[in-house]
Amino acid sequence: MALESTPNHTQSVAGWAAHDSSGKIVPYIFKRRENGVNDVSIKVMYCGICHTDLHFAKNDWGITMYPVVPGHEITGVITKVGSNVTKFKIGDRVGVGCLAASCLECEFCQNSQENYCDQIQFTYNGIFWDGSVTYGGYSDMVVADHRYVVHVPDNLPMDAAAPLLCAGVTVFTPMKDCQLVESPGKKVGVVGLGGLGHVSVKMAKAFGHHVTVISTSPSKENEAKQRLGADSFILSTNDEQMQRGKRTLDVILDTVSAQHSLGPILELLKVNGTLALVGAPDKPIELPSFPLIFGKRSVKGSMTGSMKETQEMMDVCGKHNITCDVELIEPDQINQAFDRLARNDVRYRFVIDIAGNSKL
Ligand SMILES: NC(=O)c1ccc[n+]([C@@H]2O[C@H](COP(=O)([O-])OP(=O)(O)OC[C@H]3O[C@@H](n4cnc5c(N)ncnc54)[C@H](O)[C@@H]3O)[C@@H](O)[C@H]2O)c1
Ligand SMILES: [Zn+2]
Ligand SMILES: [Zn+2]
Repeated sequence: MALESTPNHTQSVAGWAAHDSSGKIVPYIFKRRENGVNDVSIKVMYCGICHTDLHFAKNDWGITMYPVVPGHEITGVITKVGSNVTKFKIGDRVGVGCLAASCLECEFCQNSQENYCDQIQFTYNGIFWDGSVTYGGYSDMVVADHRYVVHVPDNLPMDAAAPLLCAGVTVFTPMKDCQLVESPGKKVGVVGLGGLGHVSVKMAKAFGHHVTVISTSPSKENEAKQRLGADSFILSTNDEQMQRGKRTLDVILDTVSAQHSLGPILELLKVNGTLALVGAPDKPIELPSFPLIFGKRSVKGSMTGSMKETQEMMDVCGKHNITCDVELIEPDQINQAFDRLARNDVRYRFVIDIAGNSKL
């Protein structure tokens, strides 16, 4: 169903969209639904640029519906609440992540695992309950069902908290699954030191683990240790370092956005260790059998987090003062930011200053 068939979409909103697989972002005026009984309206303050936005803008996964307004790392302030909404009031500092709607009835929806509902719809490039295409946070305001909105703790700055809404929760949930949130003292590896990777390091350190960054860039060693607090660094292109690192890690979080082989990385896990794959390369990754079999190792995927986990993650970040290292940009710099993200030139997350607060 197209937007034209949804008559209550009468609000004109200014945003930024890609119209084809060049991925070029241009200003775009579009319509959003009026605030419904279950909705909140949010004035967007900041929106992080996730690598997924780039995958969608360029149609890397072949599923983009153009025009696409990306953005699922949104922080802002509530401006309207529907009559069924009790959890939020006007003026609240809130966040919206990847999820916009789910069936509410399946076993996953009923058990606060709605991110695994097979009818899950995302904040952009999804189809909302009313049949309309969803548009993300590269826009002045969003209308969101209150069940897919979280509170931002008061002590977290809205710009540096924005990437927690996707990058943060995406690495928090596999950490929780691997019992890293409540029991300290494990050896944790992080592959790929970008947006997801840098917040993995910060969280794993805050939760009391020994953290090893595994990267192809020698220049990231100092940053990983001095800026982010990592304990150890393995240059994955150095055979001797990879050899020395064999069977040392309990859990590895793989956040790499491009095709790569898991074989050498799996060798770094202890027997029975787990590699949690969160990076989403468009081409299949290489998974050789021997490092799996000889070490009784597991590889598991993880897709963002439920809303309950997202709120829990925000609260944990509030408690430990975990925020992201961000580079603030203006909306007219999104294309340069995309180019730099594609070249892995970001420390560690671009965040768009949608409301122009940095200029005040
Ligand atoms: N599972 C989920 O729910 C989920 C959620 C968010 C993002 N993602 C995906 O996670 C990936 C990472 O996202 P991000 O926003 O952190 O991206 P990013 O660009 O900030 O970070 C990616 C990192 O991978 C590294 N890298 C790139 N190519 C590499 C290679 N060939 N070998 C080793 N390292 C390489 C880069 O240097 C960078 O440090 C993307 O594919 C994104 O779509 C998945
Ligand atoms: Zn994301
Ligand atoms: Zn469901």
